Parts: sequence; C-alpha cells; structure tokens
Amino acid sequence: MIIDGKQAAADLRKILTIEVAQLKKDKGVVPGLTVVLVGEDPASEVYVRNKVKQTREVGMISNEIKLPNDTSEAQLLAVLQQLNNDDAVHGILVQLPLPKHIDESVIIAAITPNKDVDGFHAMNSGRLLNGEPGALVPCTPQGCIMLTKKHLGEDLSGLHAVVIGRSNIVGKPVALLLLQENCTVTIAHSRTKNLAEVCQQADILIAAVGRAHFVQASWIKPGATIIDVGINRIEDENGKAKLVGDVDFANVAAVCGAITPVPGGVGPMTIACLLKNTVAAARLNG
Ligand SMILES: Nc1nc2c(c(=O)[nH]1)N[C@@H](CN(C=O)c1ccc(C(=O)N[C@@H](CCC(=O)O)C(=O)O)cc1)CN2
Repeated sequence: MIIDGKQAAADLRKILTIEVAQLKKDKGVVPGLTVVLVGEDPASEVYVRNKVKQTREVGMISNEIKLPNDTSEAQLLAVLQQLNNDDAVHGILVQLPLPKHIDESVIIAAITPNKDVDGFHAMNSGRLLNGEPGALVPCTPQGCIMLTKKHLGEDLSGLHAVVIGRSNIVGKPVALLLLQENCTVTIAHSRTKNLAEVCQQADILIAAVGRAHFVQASWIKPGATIIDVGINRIEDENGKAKLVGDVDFANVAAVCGAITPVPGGVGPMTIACLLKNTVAAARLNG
C-alpha cells in the first residue's frame, strides 16, 4: 500500500479551513503567518511560495519577508523582534537553510516560543520532551505520525519504531512523538553498528538520513510501515533531475506493508502541519 501524503495533506487543510472560519466567528481572530526568506535558494523559494499560498487558501493571513543573501545576523534579529511584537502575527517561520554567515541556533532562539510555528525553539523542544500540552511540535515529525496512523490506525502501542537520523528537526522529535504513542523506540544514526539488523526489528521505520536510496529491501521486516522523510535531488539515467527519498522505493515496496512515496508523501504534510501549528499559535496568542 502506498500512503498518499498529498491526499492526507488536502484532508487536513479541509479541516483547518473550517477551524479558521470558526476561530474568526467565535473570537474575531484571523491567524497570521509571516515567513522570512533570506537569500535566493531556488528550492527554499518554492517551499516559501507554497507555504504562503496554502496559508491563504485555508483563510489565514500570510506575509512573506524576502531579505538579500548578505543580510547580517543583527538585521535578521531586528526583523524578528518586530514580528515578535506584532499582535497580528501569530506564527513566525524563518526558512532554512540560512546563509552560512548566520547562526541558525541564534535565530531560532530569538523567535517568541508561542509564535515558533516550526517548533524548533528550545522551549518547544523542552515542552515536547516533557509531554506538556502547549508545545508547538515540528511539522515534519507531526506529518510522519499522521501518515503512520493513516495505515496502522490510532493505536501504535507496543510497536517497535526505528528512526534513522538524530537531527533536532526530524529524528529526535519524531522519536519523542513515537514514544508518546507508546512505541518502543530505537534511534539509529551514522555510527550505529549492524544498522540492517536494527532496521529488521522495525514495525515502523522512519528514514531521515538525507542519502538517496539508502534503505535497502533486505533491511525490511515483511509487512513493516515505512515513512520516507528524504528529499534528494539526483540525476536519472537520461541526466534529468529527479526527486527521490532515502528508501530504495521500488524494492522496499515489494516487502513492506505500506510506504510513503517521494514526492507526494511526507513533504506535503510538512506544509499542512505548519498551517495546523499556525492555528494552534493563534489560539495560544490570539
Ligand atoms: N523553517 C523550515 N525550513 C525547512 C523545513 C521546515 O520544516 N522548516 N523543511 C524543509 C523544507 N520544507 C519546508 O520548509 C519542505 C520540503 C519539501 C516539501 C514538499 O512538499 N516536497 C514535495 C516535493 C517538492 C519538490 O518537487 O521539490 C514532496 O515531497 O512531495 C515541503 C516543504 C527544509 N527547510
């Protein structure tokens, strides 16, 4: 079975459209998201454009602030301070990656935690770690859990989940969310010994390594649910650019129970969950 992330994202946006209208009617609040893009990375420009478009489509306000590549860290911090103080802005997102001369951790720390719709601020990671209800949870990990439940249903208790990758943005938060779902969780990474054998134990396998076709069919427990977070641009046999995940899709699909495709899997859920977090932030701040 192929888990359709495009459809799941469209379903979530439909629910959010209703919630946004309700929030406006009951509280007079229209959630507002501002996305900040520094530089001209072509992929980032596409993602930001899609974020702004989809935010508006569900009835929210969205603004984009585009800054030149040579923007200094101090200038970016000044922009964030203005947004932190603007009551019409409920959610702030700084598109990553930032140019090399800007320290991402300084920028993330400068966003007011209740407006941090990416869920990357230490306050939100701490809330997630402690299982506190007010946490804004990173979007890609939220999307991974929703897609897993699309196939396995709401109860993931007792299942063994293996996460390959330990980044602050995907690996660590998705492992915490799986733990909240009562899974037994293993976090594997580049230093893990016997990675194939570790993966063979997985009822749920989350691949977030950033290496094209890294996960092999021989690593998969028959019937397992595979969530592919990778977005790798490679050349096909004709030299044409194409997008592939971290999983060797064609061969793994023959062994597993369900798998997310790339494109059309986790990626669309990342943006839909950003809209969900913006509604949550408007409720926190509005
Ligand atoms: N501040 C952030 N920066 C980045 C994040 C993030 O969550 N917050 N994640 C990624 C990029 N990203 C969102 O920003 C993102 C990546 C991919 C997709 C997506 O829908 N991909 C499509 C394919 C699109 C294509 O053809 O290129 C898919 O997988 O179907 C959405 C959002 C890094 N930066």
